[in-house]
Amino acid sequence: MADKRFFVIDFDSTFTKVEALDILSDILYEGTDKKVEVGKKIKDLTDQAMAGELSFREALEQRLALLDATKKDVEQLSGELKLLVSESVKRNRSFFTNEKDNVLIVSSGFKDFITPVVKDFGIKEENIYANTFTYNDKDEVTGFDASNPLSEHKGKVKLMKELALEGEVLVIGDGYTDYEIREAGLAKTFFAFTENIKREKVLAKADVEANSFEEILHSIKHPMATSFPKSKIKVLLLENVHQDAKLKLEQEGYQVELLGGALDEDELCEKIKGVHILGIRSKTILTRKVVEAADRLMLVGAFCIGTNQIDLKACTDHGVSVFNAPFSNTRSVVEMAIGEIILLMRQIPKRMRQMDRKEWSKSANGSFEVRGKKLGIIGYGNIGSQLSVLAEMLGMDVYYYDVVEKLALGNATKLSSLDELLATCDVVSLHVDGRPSNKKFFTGEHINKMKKGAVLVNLARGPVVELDALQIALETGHLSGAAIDVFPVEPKNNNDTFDAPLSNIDNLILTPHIGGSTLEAQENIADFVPGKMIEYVNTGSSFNSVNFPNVQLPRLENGHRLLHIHRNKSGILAQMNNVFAKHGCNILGQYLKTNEEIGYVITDIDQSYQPELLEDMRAIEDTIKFRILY
Ligand SMILES: NC(=O)C1=CN([C@@H]2O[C@H](COP(=O)(O)OP(=O)(O)OC[C@H]3O[C@@H](n4cnc5c(N)ncnc54)[C@H](O)[C@@H]3O)[C@@H](O)[C@H]2O)C=CC1
Ligand SMILES: O=C(O)CCC(=O)C(=O)O
Repeated sequence: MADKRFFVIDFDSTFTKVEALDILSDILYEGTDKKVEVGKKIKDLTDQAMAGELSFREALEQRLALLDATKKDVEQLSGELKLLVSESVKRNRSFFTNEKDNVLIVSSGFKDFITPVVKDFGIKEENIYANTFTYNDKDEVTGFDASNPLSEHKGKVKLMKELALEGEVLVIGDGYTDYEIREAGLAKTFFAFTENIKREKVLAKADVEANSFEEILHSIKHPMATSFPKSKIKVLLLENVHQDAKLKLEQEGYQVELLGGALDEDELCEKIKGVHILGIRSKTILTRKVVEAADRLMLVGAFCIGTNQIDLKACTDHGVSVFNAPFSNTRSVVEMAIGEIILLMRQIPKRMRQMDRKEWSKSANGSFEVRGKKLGIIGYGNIGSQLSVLAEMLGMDVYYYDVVEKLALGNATKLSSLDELLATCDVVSLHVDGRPSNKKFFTGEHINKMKKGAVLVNLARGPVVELDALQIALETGHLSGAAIDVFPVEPKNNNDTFDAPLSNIDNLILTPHIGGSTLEAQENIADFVPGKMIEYVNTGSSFNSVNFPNVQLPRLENGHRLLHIHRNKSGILAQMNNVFAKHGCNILGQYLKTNEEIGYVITDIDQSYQPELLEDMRAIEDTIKFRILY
C-alpha cells in the first residue's frame, strides 16, 4: 500500500475555472442592482479566505448570509459549473477516469454542486469531500452542516488527518487552505495550481507551480503525461491569422502570441527564440537565417496554400516540419477569379473609373458575356480545376495547361502547349504555384501571344508575371483588361503604403492579395492548420506535411513513442534497432518513411526501459531531432 499515490484536488478555481459562490451570486442577482455589490463582497471574502487572511468558517458564514439561494438555484449552479471546468482538466479527462480510485476532491465548497460536476469525470462519489447545505421545507438554503470538518478553520487539515491516507499524497489547489495540508506534513508535494488564478501568497509556499494539469503529470512523470508540458509550448502567430486559431491552440494548453503583421528577417530572428510553433501567412519570409536562429522550433504552420515564402530545405535540414492549408481558401480564390473575369469582360472597372471622372458612358462597346467564351487556365491544381468546374457552369469553354498530367474535369480540354492555350483563349487565368522556377514565368512574349483584346487574371503569385510587359500590353490595347491580386513586392502589413506597379489603366482591377481573404476561408484555415499542429505535437503524425515524409500515426495508448528525425543515410534504422536490442527494449510498433533528405522513424516501446536508451538514441550519428511522447 505504501507506494500508492493520492491526488487531493481542490474544486473552486482548480477543478473549475471559477469560485462557485461567485457564480451563485451572479445567478441570484442577475439583472438586479445588487449584482455588482454582492458579487464584490463575495469575491473579497473568498480572496481573503484563500489567501489565509480570514478564518474559513467566518468567510463561509458571511458569504452564505449574502446569498438567498434555493435548491433550484444550486442545481442551476451545477449546470453552469459543468461548462466552466478548467481547460486542462477537460483535456485530461481520461486521467481522472483511470485514476478514479486515487483522486479525491477535497473542497471547502459544497457537495450539492460539486458532485454532479466531478462525477462526470468518473470521480467516485465516496471520494468527494466537501460541505453540505442545510435546507428548510421550502428548499431554501438555511446554512451548512457545521459538524463537517471542512466548514471549520483549517478544515482540510482536519479532514486529511481523519482520512489518514496511506501512500504518497499530492495536493493540487489554488488556495492557502490547500497548502496547509502540506504544511501539516500530510502531503508530500503541494502544487499551486495557477491556470485560473495566481495568488502570490500561495505561490510562495508551493513546492511546484503548475499552470496546467499537464505540468503536474509531467513533473511526477505520470504515464499519462505528455512528454513536454503543453503549457510550456510557445506559439507565435503572425499576420493576423484568425482568432479561432489562437483559441484552439490555447485550449490545447499552449502559450500563444498573435501579432498583426509580418516581421522582417532580423525582427523574426529575435522573436523566434524560445518559440516551438510558428504560424505565418504569405508575407513572412522564413529564411534559413531565421530557421537557424530558432532554438526550439519544431513546426511551422502556413495559414495559406503557398509555401514559397518558406525555405523548406532549411526547415527540413533542422527537423522542422511544415504544414499548410492546401484546400481551405481554394473556393474563395475561385469565386474571386470568376467575379473578376465577368467584371473585366463587361469593362466594369473602366466604367467605374469613368463614373469617378463624372463621365457617363452607356455603351456596349467592348463588353461581352462570358457565356461561350474560352477560358484558359494555367496550372490545373486545386484552384485551377475548381475554377474549371464553376466557369463551365457559367457556360464558358475551358482549356487548361499544366506541367504535369491532370485529369480534365467536366468538358475541359487539356492542351499540351502553353502557346496553344494563349492563341485560343479570350481569358487567361494563372493558378500556378510559387516555386522558384515560376519567377517571371509569364513573360512579355507570352503576353504578346495572347489573343488581341483578351484579359489576364493573376491570383497566383506576384513574381510570376512580368508586370512591365503587362503595362505595355494594356496601354497599347493588345489586352483589354487585367486583374492582379499578387505583386512582386507586397507590404508587410496594412499600415505600410503601397506603390502599385501598374497605373493609368482603365480596365484594371488591383487588389491587395485578398484572393483567400474571406471569413469562411480564414475560419477554415484557423481550424485546419492548428489541427495539424496539435496532431503533430501529440502523435508525431506528419500527414500533409509539406517537407516531411508523410506518416499517419494512431494516438499512443500504453507505451512511449520515440520520434527520430535523421539525415537520410543508410544504416540508421539498423543502428536504432541495435540500441533497442542492447537495452532489451520491447518494440510495440515501428513506422519508417524517408524522403530525399530525411528519414522519420517512429517507434512505440514498452513504458519500462533504461533512461540510457534515450541517450544512445540521441547519440546516433546524423540525428537531427529526437523527441519522446508519453
Ligand atoms: N491570391 C491569393 O490570395 C491566393 C493565391 N494562391 C496561389 O495559388 C497557387 C495555386 O494554388 P493551388 O491550386 O491550391 O495549388 P496546386 O499545387 O494544387 O496547383 C498548382 C498547379 O500548378 C501547376 N504548375 C506549376 N508550375 C506550372 C507551370 N509553370 N506551368 C503550368 N503549370 C504549372 C502544378 O503542376 C499544379 O498542378 C498557390 O500556390 C498560391 O501561390 C493560393 C491561395 C490564395
Ligand atoms: O491570405 C493569405 O495570407 C495568403 C493567401 C495565399 O496566397 C495562399 O493561400 O497561398
